[in-house]
Amino acid sequence: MTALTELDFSVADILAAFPPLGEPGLRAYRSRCNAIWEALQKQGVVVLKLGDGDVEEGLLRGLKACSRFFESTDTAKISASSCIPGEGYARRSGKELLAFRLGAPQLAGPLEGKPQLEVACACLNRLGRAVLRDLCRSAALGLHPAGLGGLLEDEGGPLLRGQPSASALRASKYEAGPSPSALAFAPHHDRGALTLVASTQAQGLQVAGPGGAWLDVPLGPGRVAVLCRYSLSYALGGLLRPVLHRVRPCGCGRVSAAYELCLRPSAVVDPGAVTQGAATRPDSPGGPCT
Ligand SMILES: O=C(O)CCC(=O)C(=O)O
Ligand SMILES: [Fe+2]
Repeated sequence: MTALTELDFSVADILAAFPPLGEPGLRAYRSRCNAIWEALQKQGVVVLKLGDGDVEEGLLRGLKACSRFFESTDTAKISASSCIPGEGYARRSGKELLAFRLGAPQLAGPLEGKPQLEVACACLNRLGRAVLRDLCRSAALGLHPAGLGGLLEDEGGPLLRGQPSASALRASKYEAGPSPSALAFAPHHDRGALTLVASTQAQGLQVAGPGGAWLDVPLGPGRVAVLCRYSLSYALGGLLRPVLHRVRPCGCGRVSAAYELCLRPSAVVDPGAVTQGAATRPDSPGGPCT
């Protein structure tokens, strides 16, 4: 049985620490950057074990706010629907959804738990940016972190300027019961750059392993799964691939929060320029010798 890579992870840029890191700290950081690259390249997913108490707490509160929202009355939920398709509250076959975007115009009614959802967005956004930064610093890519980070929107834009964020938090509550609708759990790839998934339930999310077998992604408190999506794959000229994933029915009314970290809509993505160094180094995974 293939084991998925699980890594201790904290969002701070330790290269910016003062006093500077010594050699052992640098070695550990290099190997973390390389491990993220390898996991995303081989498995399309890496599981982060959070080292930041504030991020863990923010996520837990966000997940609780999602659960409370799904347990609220139909009237409250319907008032959180939106006239824009894919936004706000919606029911789908076998699941309920709540899409939340920082800076987006108000939904039809007030959304209870909005402050907690904003914090969860901020936590997952920070995590996603930190993963892209470390990915750039992996030996395989050797890119300036702005190579990928510069394709994202200004982190402060949505709240400062009241612009809807390109990235969105999608909370899901899957139907419990003996024969839930298969459609709710169907295999799919995601668009955007990265998906960051948190759930208080350990089981449920699965990715297609290299041989096609479904592998369980261990979640639960203090863990976030990071999945590669289409636009990251495109920006890296296919050096990474989006991962096929699905949710396994667990009969427990699972609640998850998936944050879609997206490139800013006006980003000019030039895969050749982004990957030039990596693709032409003889020892690199996309290089001429492989
Ligand atoms: O609920 C999950 O664990 C994953 C959700 C997902 O794949 C998605 O929202 O794209
Ligand atoms: Fe997904």
